[in-house]
Amino acid sequence: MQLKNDLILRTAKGEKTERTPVWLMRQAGRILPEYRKVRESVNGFKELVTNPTLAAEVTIQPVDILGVDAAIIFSDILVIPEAMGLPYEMIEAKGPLFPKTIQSESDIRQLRGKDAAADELQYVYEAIKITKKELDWRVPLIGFAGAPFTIMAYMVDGGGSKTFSKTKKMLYAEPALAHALLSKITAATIVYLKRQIAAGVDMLQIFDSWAGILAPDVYNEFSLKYISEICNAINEVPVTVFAKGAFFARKEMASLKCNTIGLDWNMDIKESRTIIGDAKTLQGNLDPCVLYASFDDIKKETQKMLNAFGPYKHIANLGHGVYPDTDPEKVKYFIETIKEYSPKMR
Ligand SMILES: Cc1c2[nH]c(c1CCC(=O)O)Cc1[nH]c(c(CCC(=O)O)c1C)Cc1[nH]c(c(CCC(=O)O)c1C)Cc1[nH]c(c(C)c1CCC(=O)O)C2
Repeated sequence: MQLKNDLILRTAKGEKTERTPVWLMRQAGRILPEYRKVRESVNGFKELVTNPTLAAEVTIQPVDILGVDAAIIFSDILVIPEAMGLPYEMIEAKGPLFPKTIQSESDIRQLRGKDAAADELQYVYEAIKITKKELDWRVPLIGFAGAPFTIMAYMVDGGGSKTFSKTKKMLYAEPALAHALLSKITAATIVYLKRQIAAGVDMLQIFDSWAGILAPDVYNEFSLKYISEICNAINEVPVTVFAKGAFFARKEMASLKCNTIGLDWNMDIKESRTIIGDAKTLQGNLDPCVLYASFDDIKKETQKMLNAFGPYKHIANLGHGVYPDTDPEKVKYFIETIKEYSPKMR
């Protein structure tokens, strides 16, 4: 069987396509009333994540309702630390919390190794299989993981933070400990992503959500090095690297063995193309807050973005996840604008 709509895969591989493909980071969940209905039928976020049938259902909702060109598997980057032995809680209206954190070498030693950790995530592979079946070759399915540094930040600080000062302290005060933890996360992530591929995902995205808190040389040593290891290990499907706030690392990111680099809205599009060069596909980068504007302004800003990227080697998206209180009609208008306008740019 062949995918009916493989625009995003062809674009990731650098091929010239008939229009620009589009999807939204955090499209599964958050904005749709249809998601909230399923969410309210279970006892909390984690129950939804670990229920393959329901996870598949909310994965497919944005394809049916919004008309995006790809699905992204409903899961979370935090399933990896949990599989390694640090369970998380998702506190309503607050976010993730890790009751147990990593502070010492013995904490790291006690974490599960790569294969045992990946074995814990059968519910993700099962959700991928069900999703693939139910998508019935309509659009590709994106798998994902957090970048090792972003995962480390949650494992050491124990939850969201403005500064992640415990994590940064470890980088500066105990670099060997930080590298030991990052190596262990990286090894587990590679096995996890390979199993996602075996279960059926068509492409992968690495989310480095906290890249922006590091100085450039520190970023290279503690984050990019491990992202690079992941990229080098994955040959089966196209890979996207999205490092939020890492404008300073765009030049180095151009040397990653990945197909696509995600831009956030702080990164000037033309400048990014100049820095990164022509080899990579770029993804992004409308400010999610533009979707609070009027329909007319959404159209104007979306067309401006498309013009700046140009017709090829661009996967349209927001510059970070869609905000929870965004009107789904505005999201649909963003998507329709791309579908209507981008063919005319060819
Ligand atoms: C940092 C990060 C996390 N999770 C993720 C990241 C990286 C992307 C980014 O930077 O936004 C990635 C993620 N989380 C979720 C997905 C599903 C697929 C998608 O729609 O993109 C993906 C790709 C579901 C989720 N993950 C979470 C929800 C909301 C939970 C709910 O329904 O109550 C969803 C749908 C919870 C979550 N998970 C996380 C936080 C901080 C929170 C709480 C706040 C929030 O909503 O973002 C950690």
